[in-house]
Amino acid sequence: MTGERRPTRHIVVMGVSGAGKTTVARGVGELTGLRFAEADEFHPEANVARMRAGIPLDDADRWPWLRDLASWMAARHAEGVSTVLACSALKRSYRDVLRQGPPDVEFVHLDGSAELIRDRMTRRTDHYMSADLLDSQRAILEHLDPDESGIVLEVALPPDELVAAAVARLGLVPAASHRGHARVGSSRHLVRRDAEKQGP
Ligand SMILES: Nc1ncnc2c1ncn2[C@@H]1O[C@H](COP(=O)(O)OP(=O)(O)OP(=O)(O)O)[C@@H](O)[C@H]1O
Ligand SMILES: O=C(O)[C@H](O)[C@@H](O)[C@H](O)[C@H](O)CO
Repeated sequence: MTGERRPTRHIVVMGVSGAGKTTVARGVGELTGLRFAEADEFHPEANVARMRAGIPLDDADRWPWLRDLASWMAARHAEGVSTVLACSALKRSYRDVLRQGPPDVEFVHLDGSAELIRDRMTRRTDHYMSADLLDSQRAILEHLDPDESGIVLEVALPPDELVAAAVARLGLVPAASHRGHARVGSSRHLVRRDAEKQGP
């Protein structure tokens, strides 16, 4: 085999529970054609049972889950498929595990007011994560370090603006069917930390 692998992009939309990771990651997938995955769906039953019971996961609960997610991204990379994953990725050490998957992982941190996020979680009725777990997630959250590839977006923005901002700031390419329709979020809401990447 002499052929080179196609370059791929691997985006992780991170943040505390209720920050809007699923909403934004799914939207980025729809706009760009990147393969979307929901990290919640990779949890073993025991983890889901803990969260349903209102018990925060600990590191030991999360390591195998994070390794599975890294493997999923690595497998897609091997197929030449770019991905967008909704995953809390709350600590630097968790993100380090995700970075062990494909060659590059870029993060979109949805960050903002605890009150706003709590309010959204309280209104959400179709999810096992209760708003009570938000404090435990905020307590361990570690923001992106300067050497980590990624951007921070403000959760108060509407979903379509967050999706458009993520796509624009990461330099992703909207799928052909969406070109000309993507709205680009205002740069005053954005912190760009890694400008050199190009989408496949
Ligand atoms: N930018 C937004 N503006 C208004 N409502 C939003 C926004 N983003 C998400 N929501 C709503 O807030 C709730 C939480 O969003 P979502 O499920 O995407 O968050 P999450 O980070 O994936 O949560 P979890 O980690 O618990 O799965 C949902 O009801 C969703 O419809
Ligand atoms: O790190 C964690 O504690 C878990 O990932 C949770 O955050 C959930 O998976 C998710 O955010 C809830 O939907």
